[in-house]
Amino acid sequence: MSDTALEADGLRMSYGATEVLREVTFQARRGEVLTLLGPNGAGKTTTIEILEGFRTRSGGRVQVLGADPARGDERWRARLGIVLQSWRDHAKWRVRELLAHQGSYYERPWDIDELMAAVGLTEHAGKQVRRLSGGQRRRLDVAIGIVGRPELLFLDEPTAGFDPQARRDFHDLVLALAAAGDTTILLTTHDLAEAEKLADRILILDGGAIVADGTAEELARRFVGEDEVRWTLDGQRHVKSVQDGTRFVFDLFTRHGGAVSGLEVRSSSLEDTYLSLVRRAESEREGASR
Ligand SMILES: Nc1ncnc2c1ncn2[C@@H]1O[C@H](COP(=O)(O)OP(=O)(O)OP(=O)(O)O)[C@@H](O)[C@H]1O
Repeated sequence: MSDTALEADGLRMSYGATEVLREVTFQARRGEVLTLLGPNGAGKTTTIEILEGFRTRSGGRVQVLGADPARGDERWRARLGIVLQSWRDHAKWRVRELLAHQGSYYERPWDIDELMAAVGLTEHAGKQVRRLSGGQRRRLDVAIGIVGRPELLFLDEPTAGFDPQARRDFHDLVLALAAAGDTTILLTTHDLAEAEKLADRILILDGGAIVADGTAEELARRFVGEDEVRWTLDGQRHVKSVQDGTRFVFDLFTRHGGAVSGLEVRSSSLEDTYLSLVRRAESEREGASR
């Protein structure tokens, strides 16, 4: 079995004359958790829908669990977990019935009670889907996505609308799936803390291409790479961006000793990295179109 769960190579997609994806290239190894970040309209959902086989690409090569998704059959599809936006068509079904029914399509479904406990729906087992709150509905979407114990799970903004507890529970669930070994997960989010917490690797999609690919620390080091140091000396507040915060602070104290107060050192966060990358991509586009 190949170690690569999915691969996109020069993936392109246009809607009519509008080119949305122009050069999307990345891979996921089996068991990896990847987070796809990018501004609104960057093409994250489009990318995921192409990988799921729901959308036909305009060009490039794509392999998902060894097959081209444009030609994936039922057996291939059964190995994927897909979290769709919402199961509105099933409004009259009760939670437990719907999950048992969805599970019956698979060879080795989760035990339904265990699954409901894992997504925090046990107390709503007998409720009709239409009576669930938005967040409970979303938990159900996630449960339906994983009921068949997929090898590869696609989650498009899975925690949008979750309360903090549901979000934390969901993170625990993803981390448990990842720790159990061979589920590969690709998720999109606008929550950078979530991306940092869950992802083995972060991909940033912007201007139709992957502009960054690595762990949160790697991205911070590669693209921002500076620490911000703030301190007070002789009643005056100072702020400086430096390559190596520890070294700078050492020198500061060597020179001024106890006269330094109010020291703060901040290494660049994923948010700094993300914003700096997106701004850079934007200014390159502006430069190119001038
Ligand atoms: N069916 C469609 N027909 C035409 N244009 C589309 C279609 N679906 C998406 N688009 C356009 O393609 C671009 C990418 O959309 P997509 O939904 O993939 O972005 P996204 O990164 O998921 O955005 P968001 O973060 O807002 O969910 C957008 O400009 C969108 O307007």
